[in-house]
Amino acid sequence: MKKISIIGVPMDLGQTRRGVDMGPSAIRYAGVIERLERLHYEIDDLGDIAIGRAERSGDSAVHSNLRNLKAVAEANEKLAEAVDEVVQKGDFPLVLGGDHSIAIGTLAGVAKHYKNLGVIWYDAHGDLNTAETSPSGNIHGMSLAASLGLGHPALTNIGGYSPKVKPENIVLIGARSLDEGEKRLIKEKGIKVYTMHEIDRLGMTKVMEETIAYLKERTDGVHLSLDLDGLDPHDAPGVGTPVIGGLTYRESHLAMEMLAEAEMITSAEFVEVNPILDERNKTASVAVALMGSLFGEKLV
Ligand SMILES: NC(=[NH2+])NCCC[C@H](N)C(=O)O
Ligand SMILES: [Mn+2]
Ligand SMILES: [Mn+2]
Repeated sequence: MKKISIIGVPMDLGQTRRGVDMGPSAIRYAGVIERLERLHYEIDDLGDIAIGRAERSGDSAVHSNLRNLKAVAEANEKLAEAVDEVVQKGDFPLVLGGDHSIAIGTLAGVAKHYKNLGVIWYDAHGDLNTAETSPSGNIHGMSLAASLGLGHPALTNIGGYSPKVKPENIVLIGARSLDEGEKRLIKEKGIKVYTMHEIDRLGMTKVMEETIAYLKERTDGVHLSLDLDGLDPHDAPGVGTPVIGGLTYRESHLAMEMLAEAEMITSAEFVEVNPILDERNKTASVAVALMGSLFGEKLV
């Protein structure tokens, strides 16, 4: 059985709410290692990536609508190297966030090992903004765009190559808060999206069956990027940008179980867990429970 290498990324510079840098600790405290060991995986906890300091206000990056660009880019370079090494060894990289800007580094480390990496972006948001379209200047809302090669070169060129993923190899699940520029990009690039509307109409079973079939025929590996705000804030309150009307705990477990059954996920990250905004570490615990299902836990 494959070894799972855990990498923590205590990143909070891709957005402005304090506390999401404690996500990796909260997830470890919620028992991620024990949970996966029970499934007979060997776990290698590689610790946390060092994150630099935030820029002082007045910095030019703030005015270019890319908050903390330098520190975010540097941390992602380090993360990309760490993830690259894990994949090279033949182990499974499991990245714990931290805000969603870290997907840039994770994908940079993973994608070079595949011709056609698939990406499942489980999220209330598209994270498809660039500095030009971003309403906030927060890089956690730009990570998927950067991985498509769109945006500032300091972000698109992490790992020394671009793009990391092709638009037709991406599936968005759970979207319900998309900015105008993101909607335009989705149409222009033909990115597959299951918004909450489609999930309500089809049901999660059908959505996952379609997603799995779609990615199976065109990809040679699939990265799961799971933003806890994809879930409804009732089930995952500890996130910085909650959006009501989200995926339930049950739907999310079903999705993870179907991915486990399909044996198609080759790397994963769980991001945006913010213990300061959480209720008794509920969101971190939900993340760990979902990881259990993703790695093959069964009820009976
Ligand atoms: N990873 C996230 N939680 N992203 C939220 C992004 C929110 C908004 N679309 C923005 O670009 O600012
Ligand atoms: Mn989100
Ligand atoms: Mn996100």
